[in-house]
Amino acid sequence: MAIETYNTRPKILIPEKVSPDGLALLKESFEVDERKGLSAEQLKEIIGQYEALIVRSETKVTAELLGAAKKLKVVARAGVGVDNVDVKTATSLGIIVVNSPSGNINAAAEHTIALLMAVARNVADASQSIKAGKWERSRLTGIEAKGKTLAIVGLGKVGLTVARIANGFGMRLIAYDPYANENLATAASVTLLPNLADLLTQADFLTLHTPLIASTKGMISRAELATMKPTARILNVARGGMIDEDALVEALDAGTIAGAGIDVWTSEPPEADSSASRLIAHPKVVATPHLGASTKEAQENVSIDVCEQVVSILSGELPRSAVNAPIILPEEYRTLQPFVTLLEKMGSLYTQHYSGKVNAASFRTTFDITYEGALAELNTTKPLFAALVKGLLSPISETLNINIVNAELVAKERGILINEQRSRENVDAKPYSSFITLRARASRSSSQARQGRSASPLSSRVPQAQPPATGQAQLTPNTQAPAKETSEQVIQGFVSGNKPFISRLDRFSGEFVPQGTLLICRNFDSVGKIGYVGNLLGKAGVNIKFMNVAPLHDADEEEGSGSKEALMILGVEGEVTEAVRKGLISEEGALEASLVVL
Ligand SMILES: NC(=O)C1=CN([C@@H]2O[C@H](COP(=O)(O)OP(=O)(O)OC[C@H]3O[C@@H](n4cnc5c(N)ncnc54)[C@H](O)[C@@H]3O)[C@@H](O)[C@H]2O)C=CC1
Ligand SMILES: O=C(O)C(=O)COP(=O)(O)O
Repeated sequence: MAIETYNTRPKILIPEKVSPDGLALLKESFEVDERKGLSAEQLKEIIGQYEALIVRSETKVTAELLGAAKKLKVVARAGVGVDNVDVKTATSLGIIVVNSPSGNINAAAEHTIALLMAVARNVADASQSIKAGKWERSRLTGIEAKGKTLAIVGLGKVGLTVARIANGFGMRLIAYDPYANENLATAASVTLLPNLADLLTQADFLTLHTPLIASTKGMISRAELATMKPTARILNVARGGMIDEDALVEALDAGTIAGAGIDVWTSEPPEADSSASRLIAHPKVVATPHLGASTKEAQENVSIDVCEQVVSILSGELPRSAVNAPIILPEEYRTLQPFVTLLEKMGSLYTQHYSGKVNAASFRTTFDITYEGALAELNTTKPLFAALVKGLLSPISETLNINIVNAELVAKERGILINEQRSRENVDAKPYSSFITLRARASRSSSQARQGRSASPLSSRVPQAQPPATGQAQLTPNTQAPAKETSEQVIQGFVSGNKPFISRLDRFSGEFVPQGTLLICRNFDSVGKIGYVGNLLGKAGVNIKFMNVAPLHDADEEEGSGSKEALMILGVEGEVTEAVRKGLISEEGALEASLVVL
């Protein structure tokens, strides 16, 4: 009999040539599919199976592709430029985009220098000429780099590396980069100029090292070329699209620009009869097919860099160089992790426990999170914020992929307002060093207050959301909190030994671990209640794994009313049907009973 096997390891798609050094890190825990030569259509058809996608510059990671990538958690760019990735769409879908910001700097800089020298000394032309059996020494006379002015646009990592090498050639270095670090420029003997126009008129060699963004697209066009010396040579190892290719062909033909060394093109590979192909064919141009990062060393670097980040992300940790997420030091993340779990549980507990109790259709819920103790000293609370949003929404939606990348956006879309505050008071008085308190305030709109409707605690913008598979019922109307224009729920928790605990739920204080299936019963603190609940659950075949009793937080509350209330928190195993839950609510049993799965 044939046995069908299912591979449950997360799948990673690599549609381009990525160095095996990094891939080796993936193969232990993940299924790695290297599939080159896929069309955009084929890619879209299969992307739904993958949790990670690793690309270089050839794969166009479009909104359409991302829309079909239902499981995708990360797009890893094995290189620097992410202009082939629709980062905005990835962000809105909660997909992390990572790159390797420094793995190929040296390769790109050395390739720029290779083109500079090739253009200066007619290397490509001379090579073709001699291979054709010619001996053209005077036609191929070049110029020297020494003493010439190298004008750099974009003095970032690659631009600075080019400057340092060119400094060794004895070139004069000038740069235009409105955001450059002046100290680094001075240390590399580069003079920063305040505008592009001044730079262009002085350039013997012009080299571009900016990203392709709105401000750099077409930045060297007809007007700019016209201001340059006719002896000037232009280099581009950054991105096609920054130079107007038609304008450059015209300037080379007219002799108003002497030559060019180009590695990157407006469309790659260039189409026949395109402006890029005319430039490639031009005798004054040294052309390479986007080879800036193509060295063995750079490819090893970028591959290892992004594969390590893919492992981190698929293991639930944070990457070190995400393009669309805040960067958090790994040590800091380790400190935060148990609190991330705690806040997620608090959010989920809120949504499930108060489901049906708090109105939402036109309630606007504001959550105040207070971090006390060591947590108040944190540099960033972004992962905690994201954990709360995730916890609040996960019980009502299975498809929302919430993480630090999109949490703020999702919260905003859902009308969830979250205020974070830090409190350094009372730390010594508390037995644990860090506490988190969540206060939820829901204010009823005046029209609803009149109608007295009730719905889910989350925003009015989730009308179709399914209620959680849990329930909450009241014994009689007069056991409920009196109807108020505003109401507040409080959940407090802490972490001990890396384990999250809830220490307060509304008016009740008592410690319990927010894990598994919990039955939370509010009852009068009197004889027989526990027995009643235990007996009923036993009859229904529900096993009680643990039980905690949480008395009133404020001992003075309800004094004089005769009977105080308490919460019973039961960790249960076995199915608690709606009938069983409702059965717990009786005069001998509980006033309320809710079932939450954490
Ligand atoms: N051909 C290839 O294979 C490779 C190409 N690259 C490309 O090289 C470019 C530079 O890479 P890095 O130096 O690593 O980036 P980087 O981010 O370190 O440097 C870019 C610099 O451009 C400057 N800049 C931004 N807008 C500007 C503007 N409007 N005018 C002037 N300067 C501006 C920034 O201030 C920054 O200093 C990127 O586009 C990257 O994709 C990088 C590696 C290999
Ligand atoms: O890193 C970059 O920005 C590059 O342009 C390198 O592209 P590649 O990975 O060689 O397709």
